Amino acid sequence: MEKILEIKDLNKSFGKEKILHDINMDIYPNEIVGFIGPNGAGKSTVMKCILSLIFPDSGTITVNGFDIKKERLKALDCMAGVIESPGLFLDMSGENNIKLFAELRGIDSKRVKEIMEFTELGHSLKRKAGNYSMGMKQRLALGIALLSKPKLLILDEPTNGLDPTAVINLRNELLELVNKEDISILFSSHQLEEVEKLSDRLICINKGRIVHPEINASLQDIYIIEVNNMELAREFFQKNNINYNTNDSKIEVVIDKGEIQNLIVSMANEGINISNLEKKIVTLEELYKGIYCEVKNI
Ligand SMILES: Nc1ncnc2c1ncn2[C@@H]1O[C@H](COP(=O)(O)OP(=O)(O)OP(=O)(O)O)[C@@H](O)[C@H]1O
Repeated sequence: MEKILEIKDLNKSFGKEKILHDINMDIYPNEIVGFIGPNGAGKSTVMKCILSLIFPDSGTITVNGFDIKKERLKALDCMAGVIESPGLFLDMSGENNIKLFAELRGIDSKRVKEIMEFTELGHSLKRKAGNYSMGMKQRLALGIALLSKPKLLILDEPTNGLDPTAVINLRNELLELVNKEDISILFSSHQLEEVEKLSDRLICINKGRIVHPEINASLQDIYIIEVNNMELAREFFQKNNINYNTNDSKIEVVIDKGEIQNLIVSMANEGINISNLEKKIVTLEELYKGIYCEVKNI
């Protein structure tokens, strides 16, 4: 399948400290991917490497088929990002910020008008960007990032400092963008509720390494099962390589979505009767705790 972003074996050190260890990740067309991990895990460093703001020590990054080292300008043409605080000219009006970036990137006036409308800043576009609220600056920066119709949008903590209404608006805009502008988005956030609402998929990082959750919430379900014969059930799960955990008389099993009927029938064929069956709702917070186990003690 076509990939919008492909990172292979990316390594990065700052001085003697190794920050990123063999990072591999892919992003596909029209995906919104949430990038999560504790403070200092390496999210911004990965994003800066993708955007060519810093250079990796080894590994490759390909954007829309272009290697960022070998075909740098073509790769840069396909992506845009807002990293940390929006990089705006604060003494200039919002409108002039948009026009300046458009001129630097050779963007036509039709797109400039589209982006001015996209920001929904209205008359405020005439005001100095330095006097904008955090949410207004974010909208302006996002608009500027979109000027060149990127295939890949990189957003580092885009909801940081936004009030709940601005967060909801931004979420709706990003969801709309994916369809309207045929874009893929990689965004980092510590607001798990937001990540849950916005992402199609998650990539998790810890101490500079990509980590994989025990369950892939988009492909698998957890069921809690009570059975008449625990020993037989254990044997059955082991024999069939099914991921399970027992707790008193209950068993937690991780199975692929849509497989529960088959499981019930197979267990019945082995003489194991299920007296109670419950689907466990796994929240992102629970997944996060499972991955970054240090937080369990907080
Ligand atoms: N320019 C730099 N020089 C030295 N160390 C750096 C530099 N930039 C980042 N680091 C270190 O790299 C590690 C990863 O930082 P990074 O900003 O990528 O983490 P993060 O996951 O984005 O964290 P947060 O969620 O707190 O923003 C941290 O230990 C940080 O101190």
